[in-house]
Amino acid sequence: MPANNNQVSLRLQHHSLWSLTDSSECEQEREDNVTTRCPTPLEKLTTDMCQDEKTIKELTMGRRVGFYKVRGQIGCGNFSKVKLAFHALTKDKVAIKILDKTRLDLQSQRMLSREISNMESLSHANVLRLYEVIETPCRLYLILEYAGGGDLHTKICTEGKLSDHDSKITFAQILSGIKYMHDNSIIHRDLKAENILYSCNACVKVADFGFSKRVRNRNEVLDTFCGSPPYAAPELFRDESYIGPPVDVWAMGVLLFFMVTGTLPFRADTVAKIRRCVLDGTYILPTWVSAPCQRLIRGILKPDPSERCALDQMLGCEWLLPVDITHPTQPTNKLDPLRLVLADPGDLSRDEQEARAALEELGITDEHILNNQGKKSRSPVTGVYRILMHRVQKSRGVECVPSISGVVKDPKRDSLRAYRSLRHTSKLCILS
Ligand SMILES: Nc1ncnc2c1ncn2[C@@H]1O[C@H](COP(=O)(O)OP(=O)(O)OP(=O)(O)O)[C@@H](O)[C@H]1O
Repeated sequence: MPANNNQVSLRLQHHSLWSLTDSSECEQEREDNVTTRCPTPLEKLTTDMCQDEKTIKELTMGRRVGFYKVRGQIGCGNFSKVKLAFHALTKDKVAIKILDKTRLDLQSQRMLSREISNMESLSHANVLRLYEVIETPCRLYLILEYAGGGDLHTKICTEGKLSDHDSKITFAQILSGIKYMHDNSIIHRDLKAENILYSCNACVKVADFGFSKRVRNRNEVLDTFCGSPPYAAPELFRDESYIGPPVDVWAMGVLLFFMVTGTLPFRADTVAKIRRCVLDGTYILPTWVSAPCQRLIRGILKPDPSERCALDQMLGCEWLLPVDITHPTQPTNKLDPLRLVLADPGDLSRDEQEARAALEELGITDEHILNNQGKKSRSPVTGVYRILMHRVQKSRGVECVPSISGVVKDPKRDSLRAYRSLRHTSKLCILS
């Protein structure tokens, strides 16, 4: 396939109204290929998108968006609808968050662009992935990893508190995801049970990056009140400015309390009353919560952010010691398919080589990749690549739910062992 024709086909996918004026080029492209060999899946799809009546109708009716076949609605937010969809080439399930741009004020637009730029830079088993962004004059489509297991809030509200075992497994994964985000300079600022989703295989995903913020350093001072009042740290109510990481840590303490007791530590029927509760800092931990878990919660819910337990300290705490926590992180450059073309083939990882072979099978060539460079997630090539890469990683067990390895015989010694394996050590926090 000549490079310029490929370019035309792929550029077409990101136009809202499918320009049929380009169909002569598609026709030419189809004729060239059909006479010589079988069209690749990509060629077949792009030709259908230009010529096949059914496909064109689906595109016009919104039953197809770019390379995705849209199915039923799975949720809705204040400004969005979320629908289930399938990638027409890879057949993978995805969630499409659809936003009506005309309803977004300046503030929401700013939040959305932060959500996109922060999400597209992250790749971790416990952070919901953004595969692709498609923009039309009126709409924005965020193509997200599908998390079919529901959210933690609904789970607890319908099934009750989690067992100590499930709390450990869930919290360890949230901790792993947040640590990865903080290590990559991103603060979530809206952690709550509603934003913790489960994938179909019970792997935990931190979602909703609308309030997230990229910081220049861990001590950068922030001044926007974000988040949900029951999860908001006292300094958010008290001070005009705050430091990012401890605010996420506090919300994790509220989350942990909610998981193990089924209730929120600071609850009231008005924001003013919640504020009072949080500033008073008093909460009642039921005595049946295990002592190591109580110590962790008390270490996190410290009114003074500088005294609050740090993430590394949580990783080494007694309550989590029996959990095998892995930190499957990906260098962020692996999110860009351009690496497949520009890197020395010997430098490509096994995952990258596998993803590259899968791309080739679909008919996506180096030329396609080069023609889409610089578009980050706003490219159908990046979308396919990220989906394939994620699939390869999952097949390698990257998303295995952590297991509880057994009884901890000597918490003090094992805790030190856990600390030794950490790259960043923090100042000591007394868990009283
Ligand atoms: N990737 C996903 N996989 C499965 N379901 C999802 C996914 N993303 C969102 N949902 C579902 O869709 C609902 C709406 O999500 P969305 O992010 O649009 O809004 P929200 O976070 O609930 O509200 P807000 O408008 O305050 O951001 C969620 O509550 C969740 O149930």
